[in-house]
Amino acid sequence: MNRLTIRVPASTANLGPGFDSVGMALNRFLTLEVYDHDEWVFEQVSPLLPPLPADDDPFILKIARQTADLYHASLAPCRVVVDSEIPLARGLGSSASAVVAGIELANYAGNLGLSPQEKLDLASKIEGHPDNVAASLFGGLIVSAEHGDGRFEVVPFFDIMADLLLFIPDYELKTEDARKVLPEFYVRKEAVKGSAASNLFIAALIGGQYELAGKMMEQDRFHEPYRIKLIPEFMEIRQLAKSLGAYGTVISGAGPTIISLVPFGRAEAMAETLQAHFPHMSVEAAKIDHTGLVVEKFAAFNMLNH
Ligand SMILES: Nc1ncnc2c1ncn2[C@@H]1O[C@H](COP(=O)(O)OP(=O)(O)OP(=O)(O)O)[C@@H](O)[C@H]1O
Ligand SMILES: N[C@@H](CCO)C(=O)O
Repeated sequence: MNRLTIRVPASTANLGPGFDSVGMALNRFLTLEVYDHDEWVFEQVSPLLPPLPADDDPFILKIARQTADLYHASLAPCRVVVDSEIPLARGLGSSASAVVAGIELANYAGNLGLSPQEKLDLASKIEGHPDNVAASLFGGLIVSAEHGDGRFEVVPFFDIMADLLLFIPDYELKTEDARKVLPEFYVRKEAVKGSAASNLFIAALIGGQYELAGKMMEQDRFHEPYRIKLIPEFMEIRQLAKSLGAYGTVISGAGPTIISLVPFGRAEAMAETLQAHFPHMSVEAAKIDHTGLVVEKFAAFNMLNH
């Protein structure tokens, strides 16, 4: 019996002004153990996962079938055991990780031989934007854009010497709802400020100028000014984190998690101090994941040959 492990990291998107374009992979994981089987069976071992639907395919299998259909392939049935460290609808890329996992499941069960570019294009199309899926696929800090013809380009960076702090509220905020509060159009002056902040943020981050990167992170014009009202703790957390040495604090993805970029090696101590101030949230140290999607294949072990 073959066995496959698919491990997909969580991600934070936007990082302030990089709306729908900048992402970063985090060291929290969605993991699928896949076994060849005579019918489709899904089992879940994490309380963070949504309940399996009683009379419908699980979300990950739907994505796998959708992917196989695009290639006119059929899927060999598998038993899939799903584990997750990624809380749902918190701005930590849970849906993107599930989409990436579903595409990879199709790649295996349908023997599709997908290239990284194909996985990126498929996943970005399903998610509606490339920021989270690019981070989940390739790891690191990643900047992405669409060409206009359904193809996406990405550039990853792997040498950011900073850590992260997550403030995870006990309530959910669906991306769909958090996008409804955004304007359809932006005033040119504001859009220019927003893209200048984004450009300088990325340049400072890859140049190791973390203080400047932190300042620019907090200059978003595209989503944060409109979403702050959905996350009442936001301004207090930003101020308190800054007073303890955080470079910058922003909404993670569509929220409600708040994320701080902090000096390398300082996140654990800061999390401990800040947890006491925000008992209704989980304040956690996190690291950038540098690996992205990992697929490990274990060949059948034949006792007779050993
Ligand atoms: N492993 C999973 N299995 C099934 N469904 C999932 C899984 N992960 C996410 N989902 C679905 O995705 C929804 C959350 O997606 P949503 O885009 O609202 O938030 P998010 O991806 O966690 O955050 P963000 O996009 O802001 O980073 C869940 O409520 C659930 O319906
Ligand atoms: N860029 C997306 C990330 C969440 O999916 C947003 O902010 O809505």
